[in-house]
Amino acid sequence: MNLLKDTFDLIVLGAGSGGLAAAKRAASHGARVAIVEGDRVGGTCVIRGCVPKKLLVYGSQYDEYLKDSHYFGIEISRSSIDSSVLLNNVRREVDRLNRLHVELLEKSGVEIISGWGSITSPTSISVISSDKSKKNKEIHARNILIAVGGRPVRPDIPGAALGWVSDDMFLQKNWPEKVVIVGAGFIACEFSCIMNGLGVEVVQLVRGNTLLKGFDQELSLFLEENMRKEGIDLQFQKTLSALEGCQGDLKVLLQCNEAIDCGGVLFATGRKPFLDGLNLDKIGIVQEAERIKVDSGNATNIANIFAIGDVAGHVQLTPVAVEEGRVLADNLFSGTHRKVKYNLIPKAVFSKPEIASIGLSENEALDKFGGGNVQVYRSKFRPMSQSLQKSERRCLLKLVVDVKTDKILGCQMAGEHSAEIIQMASIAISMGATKLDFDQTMALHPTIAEEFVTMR
Ligand SMILES: Cc1cc2nc3c(=O)[nH]c(=O)nc-3n(C[C@H](O)[C@H](O)[C@H](O)COP(=O)(O)OP(=O)(O)OC[C@H]3O[C@@H](n4cnc5c(N)ncnc54)[C@H](O)[C@@H]3O)c2cc1C
Ligand SMILES: NC(=O)c1ccc[n+]([C@@H]2O[C@H](COP(=O)([O-])OP(=O)(O)OC[C@H]3O[C@@H](n4cnc5c(N)ncnc54)[C@H](O)[C@@H]3O)[C@@H](O)[C@H]2O)c1
Repeated sequence: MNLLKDTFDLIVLGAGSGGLAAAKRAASHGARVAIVEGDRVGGTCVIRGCVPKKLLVYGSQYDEYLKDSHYFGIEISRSSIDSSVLLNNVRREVDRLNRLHVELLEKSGVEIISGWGSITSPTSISVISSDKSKKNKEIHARNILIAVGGRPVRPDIPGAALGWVSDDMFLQKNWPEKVVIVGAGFIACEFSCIMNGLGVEVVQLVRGNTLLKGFDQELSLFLEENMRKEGIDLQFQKTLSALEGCQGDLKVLLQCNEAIDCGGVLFATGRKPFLDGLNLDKIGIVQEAERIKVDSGNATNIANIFAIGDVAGHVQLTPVAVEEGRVLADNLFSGTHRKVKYNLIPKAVFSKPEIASIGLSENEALDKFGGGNVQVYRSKFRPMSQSLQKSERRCLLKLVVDVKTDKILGCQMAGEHSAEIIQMASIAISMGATKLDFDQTMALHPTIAEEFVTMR
């Protein structure tokens, strides 16, 4: 065993969204920082999440543009899709970003230690090298930050190992002609639309009655309707009982005694914190519902051990992990007393159509304030980009307003660029904008977003 001793101001476990942000911010304040990563620097978002997913979303939109191009005077004789090219290009971009994040850490003066970390005392970490040598290294710090993220979960059914989880989607050489996607959340809806756009036949199996629980119900129904129009075979109240066969030739068995043949199955059935090997029980770090329990300053029950991001929070989004990391580093090393603001977190699903929201949905506002106290403004129309081809595609915009104060409680949108538009609306809403503020804003014409300032 190679035992090396060193004392850092901060050791970060996990070089994903939260860990990278915390490590770089702490180093910028002059702290001596090490970051321990067992896999590739970049974490879920960069390597197997937001970034490669969004690139696939872009790729999945081209075929539709090409099919519509003759309305705009462009004749293309034939378009064919080879997803292996897209997948290779996406992997190349992920490699570039991985190298970039390593360089950024080095430039910030953060020491990168490759391997899987395990907490051996409140001030020490044992790192088992992830290469073949499996060497062990002991490092020491005044503060430890756990930012190890989560992993996808498969349902507990016979043959579950035959299915993919989202990580596997980015590793495929190509996709089969037909896939079954299980789940109704972010990943299920995004991948159903990606695959559908890339010409794969998609069956999406949902055990409940609705898509995207937690989103505005009208938006989720709008998405459901549009996904069906795009040709996705959405089936509600369908629960899997087993998977049989082999990769490329699978049989999905359902509890209702039906069976579906397909080439691949994606389990988009949620994620859970990755606590394996951290040694939390021995150290006495308290957990709650499989997450690390933290206070409002992201401290665990052990004063100098902190946790951020997916391993601790209930909101699994990159900007939340990043903000938690930066706030923590500022508070530890530059004497601030900042708090993360969780009340207004914008969310988007990069489905087709894209949907995005900030603040309260119509149903949440009605539950909270009661019927007479909430006014909902909505606009549903065919965007100009779809007019020459007379497409059936529509967009839907909603403003949820508090009648007493005129404050905008929520803003929702489905349709092209909705994530970009809601990001900008978030600034106004975070500043406490009223419906009158929106009404008194000069419109920018012709745009989709101008509807938000002209709704009556
Ligand atoms: C398919 C997919 C798409 C997504 N799309 C979006 C999106 O569009 N927008 C958005 O905001 N969010 C998205 N997310 C969620 C987002 O990726 C996560 O919320 C975010 O990455 C969480 O950051 P984190 O720092 O908590 O953990 P992670 O980014 O998961 O990083 C944790 C890191 O810790 C490492 N690690 C684990 N255990 C150890 C150990 N013992 N020692 C050393 N290292 C360890 C892991 O290898 C990993 O690199 C998506 C997620 C998925 C799966
Ligand atoms: N655009 C984005 O911001 C984005 C994209 C992808 C992921 N994410 C983040 O990653 C997290 C994880 O995504 P996700 O889609 O895996 O989780 P999710 O929690 O959004 O959805 C999980 C889905 O699986 C279903 N499910 C769970 N167990 C099941 C079972 N045994 N059988 C059938 N269905 C089952 C649930 O009912 C739910 O519909 C999200 O909560 C989100 O925070 C964000």
